[in-house]
Amino acid sequence: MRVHVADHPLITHKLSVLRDKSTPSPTFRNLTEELVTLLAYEATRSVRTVDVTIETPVATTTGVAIADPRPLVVPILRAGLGMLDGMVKLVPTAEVGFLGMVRNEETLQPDIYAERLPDDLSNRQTFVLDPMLATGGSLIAAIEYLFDRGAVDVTAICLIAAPEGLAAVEKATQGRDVTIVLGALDEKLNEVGYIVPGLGDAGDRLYGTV
Ligand SMILES: O=P(O)(O)OC[C@H]1O[C@H](OP(=O)(O)OP(=O)(O)O)[C@H](O)[C@@H]1O
Ligand SMILES: O=c1cc[nH]c(=O)[nH]1
Ligand SMILES: [Mg+2]
Repeated sequence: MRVHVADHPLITHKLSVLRDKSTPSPTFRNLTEELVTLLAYEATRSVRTVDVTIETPVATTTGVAIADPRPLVVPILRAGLGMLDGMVKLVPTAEVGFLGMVRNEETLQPDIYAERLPDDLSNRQTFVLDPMLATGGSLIAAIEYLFDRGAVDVTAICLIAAPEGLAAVEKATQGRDVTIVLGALDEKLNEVGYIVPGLGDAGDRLYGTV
């Protein structure tokens, strides 16, 4: 598993505002979108391309286009939906599929409650969007689901991860082509499975449900 933790003052600044409990939902949503766009730059580094011939006003030259089959972007509902616009701004030709997952806050086990993905993901590069990687249970379930459908690789973009969750994803995905791109790797999980210092419940903060 490859892990890339962003190291850029703009990303750290935007994350700091996001973490602040006084930041209201509209600002939280805008910052989430901006952060995804910045992280997507790194996450799409290995996106497959094909050479194309183009005519500039001056000469004929060779450029690149995103190859077929198009990449698949999968936001994990609900919180991952807040990352979708930022991602598709950068990769407008990507196809979008959805996975609805919720973590049982007592057992911390993930449950898949909705799915709308292409049946066959053979040969697809997939990008999973979820702001929080806490115990890792949700991301592991999402990654297994995508590989079971035939995906060739999975890149997850998360704003914040806990070291415990990152280690769990690494253990569960041995031998798979998995890349995790993070805005920050935090200190730990607390006794109720929240990331410390984290930002609280991303879904609640995005959608104002607290
Ligand atoms: O790593 P884990 O321990 O599995 O926790 C992370 C999951 O928890 C959050 O979703 P949540 O279950 O709160 O659903 P929501 O997006 O609807 O708020 C988050 O968006 C991840 O999907
Ligand atoms: O800290 C956490 C852990 C799980 N889900 C969140 O939204 N935040
Ligand atoms: Mg939540």
